[in-house]
Formats: sequence, C-alpha cells, structure tokens
Amino acid sequence: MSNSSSSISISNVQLQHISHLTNYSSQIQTHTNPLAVNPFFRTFPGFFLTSSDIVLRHNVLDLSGTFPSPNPPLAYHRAGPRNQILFDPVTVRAAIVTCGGLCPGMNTVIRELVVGLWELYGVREIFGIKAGYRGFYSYDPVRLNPKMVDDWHKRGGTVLETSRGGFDLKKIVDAIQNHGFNQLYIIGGDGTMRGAVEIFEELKQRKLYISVVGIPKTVDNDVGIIDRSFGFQTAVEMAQQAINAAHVEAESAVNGIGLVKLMGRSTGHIALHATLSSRDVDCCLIPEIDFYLEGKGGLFEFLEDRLKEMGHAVLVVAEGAGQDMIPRTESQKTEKDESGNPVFLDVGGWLKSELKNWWSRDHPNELFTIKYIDPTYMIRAVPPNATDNSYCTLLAHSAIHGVMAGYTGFVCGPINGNYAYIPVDEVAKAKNKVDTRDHKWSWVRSVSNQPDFIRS
Ligand SMILES: Nc1ncnc2c1ncn2[C@@H]1O[C@H](COP(=O)(O)OP(=O)(O)OP(=O)(O)O)[C@@H](O)[C@H]1O
Ligand SMILES: O=P(O)(O)OC[C@H]1O[C@](O)(CO)[C@@H](O)[C@@H]1O
Ligand SMILES: [Mg+2]
Repeated sequence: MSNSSSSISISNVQLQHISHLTNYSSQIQTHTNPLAVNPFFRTFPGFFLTSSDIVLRHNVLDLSGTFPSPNPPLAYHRAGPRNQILFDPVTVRAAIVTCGGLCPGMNTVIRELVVGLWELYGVREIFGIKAGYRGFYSYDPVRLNPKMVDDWHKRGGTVLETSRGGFDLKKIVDAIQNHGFNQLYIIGGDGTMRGAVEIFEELKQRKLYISVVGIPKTVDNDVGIIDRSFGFQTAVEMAQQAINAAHVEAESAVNGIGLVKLMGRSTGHIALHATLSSRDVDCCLIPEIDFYLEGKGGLFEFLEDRLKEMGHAVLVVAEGAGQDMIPRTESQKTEKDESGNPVFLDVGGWLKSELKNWWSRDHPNELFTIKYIDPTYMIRAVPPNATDNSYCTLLAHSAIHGVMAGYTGFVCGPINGNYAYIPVDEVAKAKNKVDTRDHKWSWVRSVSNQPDFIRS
C-alpha cells in the first residue's frame, strides 16, 4: 500500500532486491489473484501489497547519530498477497521438502502450505518430497491434499521425514525438472538455505520457470535477519521442564548440583532464553563464551561459593560450549555428520565427571550430588505451542503469496514483527549468534550472577 503523505520514499532506503521469474523468462502473462473474488476475504483497499510496501531491517535508531546504522536504511519487500499473480493455479505443481534436524512446527508449515495452496489459490497438484534433499532423486513424491494433512499440526517431527547430507545438485535439479515441479517450498536451517541458493542458481542457469522459497527452520535459532525461528519458543518452554527438574534434584540434596544440557550447536539461544525465563539457573555456558574450570574466576570457584551460600546450584550448558576443552581422539577431532557439521562430544557428561573429580579432590569428606539431565531430543520432537503454530501458518501463507506472485530465490520471515521477503543468499550467509555485549547478556549475568570467565 503506498502512502503519498509519508516523507520516506523508495529512494531513501536500500531495498533488498528479490528475484522474480520474469527476470529469467519471457512468460509475463499475469492473472488476477483469486483472493480478489474469494467470498471469505473482504479485500479492503491496501489488502494487496505492492513492491513499494517495505519492512525496515532496523527499527531502533539513535538520533544522536552515535549508533552505527546503515545509511540509507536497509529494507525488504513486505510479505503478503499481490493483486496480480504469475502462476495460473491450474498449472502449478508444488513440491514441499523438509531437511536437517527436527523442530517443533515443521508439520504445521507443511499442513498450511498444502491447505493454503489448495484453499487460497485453488492449486491441486501438491507433492511432498520424502526424507530431505536426497528424496528428490531417491523416492517418488507423495501427493498431498487438505484431508491428508488435516491433523498434522498436532504432531511433532515431520511426516515427510527429513535427513542430513545427500545434496547432489545435478540429481536434485534433474529430478525437479523430470517431475515437472514449478514451485519449491524448502523448509530447513542454515545448511538447507545454502542448498536452496545452489538450487536457485542452477534453475536460473537452466532458465527454468520454477520458483524457490526457503522457510527457515532451526531449533537453535541460528538463522540470521529474521526475528526468531519457528519452534524456538516451544523448545525453550520444554527446556524449562528439564531445568525445573534439575533444580528440584539439586535443592533436595546436600551440596546438590543440577546440570542440564540443551541444544545449541554453535549458538546458545535456547540455553540463554531458558536461563532468562527460569530464574533457577546459577550459570549458563554457551558456545559464544569461553569458560574455564580451575583457579580464580573459574567455574569451580563460583560453584563452591554458590554451594556455600545456597546449598545447591543449577548449571545450564549448550551442547556446543566448551568443546575445545574436552579431550578427544584424533578421529573425534575431525568427525562430521552427513551434512558436514562437526560432531560434538557430550559436554554435559564431561562436565559432570570434572565436577565430581573436583569435589572429591577438594572436599573428600563432604556429601555431594550431581544430577545430569539431557533433554536434547525432547525439546525439539514435540508439537509446537500455540504461538509457534500461528507463526508457522503465517510463514506458510507468506511463502505461498510470494511464490504465486512470481518471486523466487527468497526466504520469508518476520523482521521486527512484520513478515518480509529476504533474498535467500542473504539468509544463507547470516548467522544469528548470541551477542554477549548486548543488554540481553547483561540480563543473564544479573539473573545468574555467573562469572565473566576473564582470567586476571
Ligand atoms: N553448503 C551447502 N550446500 C548445499 N547443500 C548443503 C550445504 N550445507 C548443507 N547442505 C544440505 O542441506 C541439508 C540440511 O543441512 P544440515 O544438516 O546442516 O541442517 P540445517 O538445514 O542446517 O538444519 P539444522 O541445523 O537446524 O538441523 C542437507 O541435506 C545438507 O546436505
Ligand atoms: O542428531 P541430529 O539429528 O543430527 O541433530 C542434532 C543437532 O540438530 C540441532 O537440533 C539443530 O541443528 C542441533 O542443536 C543439534 O546439534
Ligand atoms: Mg544448521
């Protein structure tokens, strides 16, 4: 919706370009969006968005000019239905694939893609690709319809199944071409988005009239630019249950320590948010912060003080934290999963044994209990909570509207609460790490009283 009275115009923002199928094809015939005549939609003025509807990347500014912000400000196209669409719904053959690890809400996204394509646009040829990227060339696509997916939003995991590895660009794109797919909905994390970039580039090379959208999924919340990934809130909520149990065990013992390991390969968002909301955590260890055990300012000294003061302590550790401190064999040093991600050793198990050794060395005659809880897969294998469920629906609808309008090579996601279309290569490169210099980290420090782990 354009607003002639606004003082900001397209010339004073840096609008991130989204590719459109008309850039690569001579096909330019458009169709009126069926939503315009759908009795369930009262298409008020401004209902349909245009290319001048934008979302600003940063909405916090320091008018004194001391806060670095891009000039002109970065902006993205706003997600939503367009009045004219490029795909005639009867010609659409859509494929949906889920890749990488599980995340609460994957089934909801699939469900809403199927129901949205079917009900909003009248698409009838919708297919699920089994078991991740390899499924394009290894299995027959599964035909999907609203009846089939009706209760999928209540189920954890992905009914389509997922996998790591198996990314063979030529085989994948050949299969896409052979199956006659012209819309690809790719649900996955950072690795999946890097794969989507390659698929998008290859489709352009081959001048194929196929639109690709990435729907960012990652329980670790490590995908950048977007506000947060779907399923993250659900995972944090589940993590609370483990922390509560660790707290109960710890406070019911003499010198009790409750230790919880949470997911977070290279980012500590789950551990951080679970710590912030729990109030029971004394120390939160994340990959973004180096820590040490012995000596002044170390973890042992901190825990010793906490046990003296409170009688118990709760530790939360993200799986990727402290990995360089854990002794490992030569083969463990280079071990990778099928997607090329490093395989981590169990930081929780290692920490538990280090803590036990420390206590029996320094306090041989005093009682001590450590209870280690590893809820790893429990926090991501559950169905999404209400907020994540609605979020998944909006993501699916945003993706469909963009694809039907002819956009391609993009990702949809919320930026400061508004849904936007972001170039997929930008998302594939952007890593969302915990910023240990910002206010949120100071908040953790104030909630937990943990040390800085800076050696004096
Ligand atoms: N650089 C890349 N180029 C092409 N494909 C990739 C690349 N990195 C990963 N992939 C493929 O993307 C898929 C998913 O990758 P990965 O297993 O790393 O999970 P992810 O998408 O990062 O999700 P998560 O980390 O949340 O589980 C795999 O099939 C993998 O082969
Ligand atoms: O055992 P899997 O399925 O490879 O998944 C484990 C990884 O997946 C994630 O959940 C998401 O990347 C990480 O937190 C974790 O390291
Ligand atoms: Mg990943």
